[in-house]
Amino acid sequence: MPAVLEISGLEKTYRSRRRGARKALDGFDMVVESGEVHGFLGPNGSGKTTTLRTLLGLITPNGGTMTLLGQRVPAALPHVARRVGAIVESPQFFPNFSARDTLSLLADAGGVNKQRVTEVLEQVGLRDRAKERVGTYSLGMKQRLAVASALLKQPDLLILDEPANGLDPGGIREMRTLMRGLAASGMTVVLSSHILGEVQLICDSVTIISRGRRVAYGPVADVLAQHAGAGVTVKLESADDLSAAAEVLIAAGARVTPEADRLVVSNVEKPAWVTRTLAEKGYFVSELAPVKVDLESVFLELTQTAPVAGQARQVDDSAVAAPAQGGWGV
Ligand SMILES: Nc1ncnc2c1ncn2[C@@H]1O[C@H](COP(=O)(O)OP(=O)(O)OP(=O)(O)O)[C@@H](O)[C@H]1O
Repeated sequence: MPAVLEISGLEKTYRSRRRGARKALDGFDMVVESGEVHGFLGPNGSGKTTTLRTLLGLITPNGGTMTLLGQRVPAALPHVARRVGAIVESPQFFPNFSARDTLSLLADAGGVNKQRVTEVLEQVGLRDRAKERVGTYSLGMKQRLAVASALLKQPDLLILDEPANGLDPGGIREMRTLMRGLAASGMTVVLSSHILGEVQLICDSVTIISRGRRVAYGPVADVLAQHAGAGVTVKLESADDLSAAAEVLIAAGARVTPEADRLVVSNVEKPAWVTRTLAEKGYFVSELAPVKVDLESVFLELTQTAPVAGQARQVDDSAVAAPAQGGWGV
């Protein structure tokens, strides 16, 4: 079966007379298989929205190829659009309309059976508030309405940019149940999110983008497994020595993220190297442990966006990696 979504070598450069050229996508690749919930992750400004907008024909790329549901886009968009539900920008709703009126209007416009309105209101948990004005809705309720609007036509592929934005913990959990339920019914779901713990719980597979390039992809378990053992946490006999020890390790070629009472050290071949390198400079390790790997630590590591004490990271300060081969960027 062909992939539901396939992007190869996508290029996009924004040009403006005032700011010049800015490369948003730099040979980006992405594959989403049928029936998956797929997480699309990347730091601010890494190219997620540009990718999704390009896929939906809202932006013209400078190069690369894209297919949706096995057909080349943008050429085949008129044929596949009916089978793709997407919320890529915060949708604007008429504030004086109720959710039910809003969805009825959209159902009429899209030639969708009115019965679907009741079904999707139930699905996203808005049934009991469906007659109230959208203008009185909370952010999370508007988000649910947006998802309902994308579900109206029972798409095969649902693309959501930050669906959990503005949702409370209960709402996030409900959204998770909804996504899993949709996937179980055969729908493929692609969601971009910054809530990495949530992505780890909800998604079967992920693509991580950094500065317009794919830096990791694959089943979540594989991405985590490939990253296990990539780093160690280091405590010293004297916590006062942490910043000096960090400088020693950085100078020796390690990547170091200081935390309150420890250093997180990566880019080292063996943990013993850390102990030896520090001891040679008179710093003694009191505790050395493998980094507990979760999607957040993988993301921070790969995109190099972990906070550094005393520095305000700028939005374009993320990793530049070569295009990924066999699951990982080099
Ligand atoms: N219309 C535009 N004109 C010029 N540059 C743009 C335009 N839209 C996006 N960019 C730039 O392209 C890069 C990628 O932006 P994009 O919105 O795709 O990132 P993103 O990953 O969706 O970020 P976020 O997580 O903050 O939403 C950024 O540097 C951004 O400033």
